[in-house]
Amino acid sequence: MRLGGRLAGAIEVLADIEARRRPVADALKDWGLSHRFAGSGDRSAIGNIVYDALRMKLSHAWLMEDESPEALAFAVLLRQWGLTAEALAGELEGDRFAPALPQAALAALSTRRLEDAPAHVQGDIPLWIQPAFEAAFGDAWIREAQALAERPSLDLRANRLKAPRDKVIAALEETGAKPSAIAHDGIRIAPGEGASRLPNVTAELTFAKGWFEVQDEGSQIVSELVDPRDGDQILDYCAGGGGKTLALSALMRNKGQIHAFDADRKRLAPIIERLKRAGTRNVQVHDRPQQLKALEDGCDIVLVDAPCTGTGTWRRRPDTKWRLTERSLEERLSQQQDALANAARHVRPGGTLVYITCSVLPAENEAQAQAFVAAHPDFEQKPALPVYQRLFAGAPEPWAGEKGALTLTPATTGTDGFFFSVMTRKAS
Ligand SMILES: C[S@@+](CC[C@H](N)C(=O)[O-])C[C@H]1O[C@@H](n2cnc3c(N)ncnc32)[C@H](O)[C@@H]1O
Repeated sequence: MRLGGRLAGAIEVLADIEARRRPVADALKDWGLSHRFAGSGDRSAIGNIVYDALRMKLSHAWLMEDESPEALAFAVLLRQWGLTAEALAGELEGDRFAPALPQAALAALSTRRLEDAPAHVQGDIPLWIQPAFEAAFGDAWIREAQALAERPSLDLRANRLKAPRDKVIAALEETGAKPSAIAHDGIRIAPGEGASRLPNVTAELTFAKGWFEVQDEGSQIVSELVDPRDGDQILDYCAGGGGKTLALSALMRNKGQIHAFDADRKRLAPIIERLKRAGTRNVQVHDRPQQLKALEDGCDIVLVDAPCTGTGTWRRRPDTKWRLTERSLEERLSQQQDALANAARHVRPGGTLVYITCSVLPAENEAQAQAFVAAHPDFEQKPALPVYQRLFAGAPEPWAGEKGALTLTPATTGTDGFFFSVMTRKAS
């Protein structure tokens, strides 16, 4: 397929996402099924155009004065892939599958300037969420929002139970894998440009052997910030598929005990296979709240990696940025309060409650932590920055709030957005 056919494919997928408000991964999969002649390079190029378009949908539409899928797809090539209008016209000439050049939109793009656009358009975020970004990041909010519209790297975590980071990097040499900047076991594969494809690392034999996991560096950093000691008893109360459970198990070198629980059994199920592959021996998995009874008032650390809007992961899931509603935010807020209140019962006196989200919205972050300590006077917030500075001396620093909670972002730590806060239970 030449560029024209790929562009046409991306336009079809973008139209499908718009018309049926469906997740991007589903729309791309369906397109692939109904276009079996397209090779894997074509599919990934089309995927890149679609994801890039969704990341910067508002600013593309504003600059092109056109929000059609055609305008968005062309804007990707011109604004994100570095093609000039002339080079693009040359590439498409004589390609019978190429869509027509949107002449009016191209003319608009050549005269309009992003600095003249409304602020939320410059930041490529929904207007209703702008006040939350301003509250979170002050004058830096547009830069923070723009960084959430960039392509993310592919991050891996070397599993120190099986292989040290150097050994994993050597095994993945062809992928261009490098040590990541902050997390101690982190490995980074740069995002690549244009139509370039990220390697399918989960097809590697070394992955099957458990040498590494795919995990954003931000998720690795917050796992390290939990700062477990070898013999600790930890409850991972929202364990999901086990990303943080696995990281903690490796940090604890298979010592102590981690109890992994999730209210949703389906989400928890993949953890069994992952634990086996990773060689963990210090994790017990629970899928019924009754199974946690014996842990009440008994855990050194309880982790609440709470359900959230996922605004910190917009680079990877840009379609969710446009689907997020005030109502779904409200739902998440109430789930977070429930999870925190239920989880807290398992913290021993003198123990620690850790609250994490992959969101950057203050309502889900600082406000929840503060509301929790206000309602639970036996808990108090503890600054997390000193731990960060001890663990990652000299590394780029995240945002640190008044009460000492941390917010990692693509613009500060080069990771997904994550919120991390620690509350200690007073010793009785
Ligand atoms: C952000 S995800 C967890 C991701 C996981 N910790 C990881 O690192 O891969 C949040 C999880 O919280 C679970 N959850 C939501 N409400 C809960 C509750 N009240 N109690 C326990 N788990 C809950 C959801 O099922 C979901 O799997």
